[in-house]
Amino acid sequence: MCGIIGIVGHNDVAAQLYDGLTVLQHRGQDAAGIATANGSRLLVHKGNGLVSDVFDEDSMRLLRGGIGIGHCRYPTAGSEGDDEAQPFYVNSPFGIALAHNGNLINTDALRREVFEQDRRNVNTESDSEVLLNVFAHELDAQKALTPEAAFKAVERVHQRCVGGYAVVATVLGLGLVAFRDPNGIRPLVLGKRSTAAGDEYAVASESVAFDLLGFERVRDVAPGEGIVITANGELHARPCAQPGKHTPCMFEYVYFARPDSMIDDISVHKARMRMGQTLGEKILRLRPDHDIDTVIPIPDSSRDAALEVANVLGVKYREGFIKNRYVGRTFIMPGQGERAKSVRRKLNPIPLEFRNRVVLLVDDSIVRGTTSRQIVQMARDAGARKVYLASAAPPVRHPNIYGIDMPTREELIAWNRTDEEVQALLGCDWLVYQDLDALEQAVSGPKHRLEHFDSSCFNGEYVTGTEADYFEHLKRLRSDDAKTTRRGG
Ligand SMILES: O=P(O)(O)OC[C@H]1O[C@H](OP(=O)(O)OP(=O)(O)O)[C@H](O)[C@@H]1O
Ligand SMILES: NC(=O)CC[C@H](N)C(=O)O
Ligand SMILES: [Mg+2]
Repeated sequence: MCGIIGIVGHNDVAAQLYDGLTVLQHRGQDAAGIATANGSRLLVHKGNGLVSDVFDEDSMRLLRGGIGIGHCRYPTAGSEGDDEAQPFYVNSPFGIALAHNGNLINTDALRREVFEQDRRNVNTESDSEVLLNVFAHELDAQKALTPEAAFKAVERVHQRCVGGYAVVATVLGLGLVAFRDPNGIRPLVLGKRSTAAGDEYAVASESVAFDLLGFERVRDVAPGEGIVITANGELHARPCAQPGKHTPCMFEYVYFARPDSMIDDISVHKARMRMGQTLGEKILRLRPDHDIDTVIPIPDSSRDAALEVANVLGVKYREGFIKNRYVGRTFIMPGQGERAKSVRRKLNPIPLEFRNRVVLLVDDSIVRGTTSRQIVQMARDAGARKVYLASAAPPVRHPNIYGIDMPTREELIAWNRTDEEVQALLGCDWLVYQDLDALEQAVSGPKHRLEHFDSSCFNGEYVTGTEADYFEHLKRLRSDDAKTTRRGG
């Protein structure tokens, strides 16, 4: 899951893009980049690492211009090489830089089309570079360089590209273009700021980026919608696809997004609290006479849910694991070796919260089981009498193909296993998962804001459909073994 941001301002925007990316860092820790438009020049700086590693004073000084985009990357396609860091750039037509959050599932066919029909070269294995070339070709096919021409090009992108995508691009001579896939799988939100010089606009993966920069959240970009903000600050917007089923990614609410973000008009924080409430109610239904002494969250992303579980159960909530703030998120690290090592480096128990107690550990989700396996053992080593584990999401049994790098079933601990078998593998005394209905209701909330979700990693239903051999193909390209081989390991 990557983070994207675009700003059209009256002064240089690079420093604000940098700040915005630092608040979107949780969406991608592998690479970062910024592109700005300055007169007739597109300036790009990008590389591997955290936002703070990639940019220094010199690189920031070069990024002049009042229109710009930024990206932080968590790879789901191609390699982890710095040539696949984003934004990508093409010099024809006009000069376009583009940043993409998501994953295309027809990349191979598109790559062939782009070469054979559009006669364009894609120089990396990245699906995002393919997407940029499709957009560039379709913009080139228009007669003029106007917002309407950009919308027509976006319409064609929607017709040709299949998958999850939220995109920001700068087009020299036009301004900023942004669009979201017809099912709205990936999030994208529009913000506005009034200044003495006039209105300024921004688009970003999550509204939290606006809080920091003083933009007001105007609304979510609608599924299939195109947005153009011209260099002089005019906003144009129109639907660019037939209305489809709106299915935002459930995993954003479960794990990815920051709790202080609003996605599709739903507070992530509140959604997670409701997840905790329904999970707590399920635990009470299954074990009305439970013997739980303490609820302990697995920081960070389970905290909101765990607190509500404790409230519903009427037991103490204790921060029993302390997180090393200098270790990043483990789930989005590229290799299993690194992920496994990081859990212990990241989390350390406070023994007095475990000794002789029956503890209920709460995590937001159990994906590969990397985290849960280790924390259950850590809780036992710290002296817990019994260790129960609750997941605020249902078992993850299917690959994600729209922008989260869980491409192979075999790497998922719950695939082809019953809950009892997973419990045995994790080594806990009881394992309880949230039900999918309850999760969807919890996110949708009392106002039933959303009817459908992309819950494919839980139920195996893919809104775009998939080619027959797609999952085998994905496994060959992106399993942990394939990645290790590619890195020469
Ligand atoms: O079953 P797994 O494959 O381990 O994946 C799921 C875990 O990874 C995440 O934590 P992460 O450290 O990535 O992020 P966080 O610090 O935001 O909770 C998530 O909260 C789970 O704890
Ligand atoms: N997680 C994402 O959004 C990834 C974007 C793109 N597919 C890449 O691999 O760079
Ligand atoms: Mg976690």
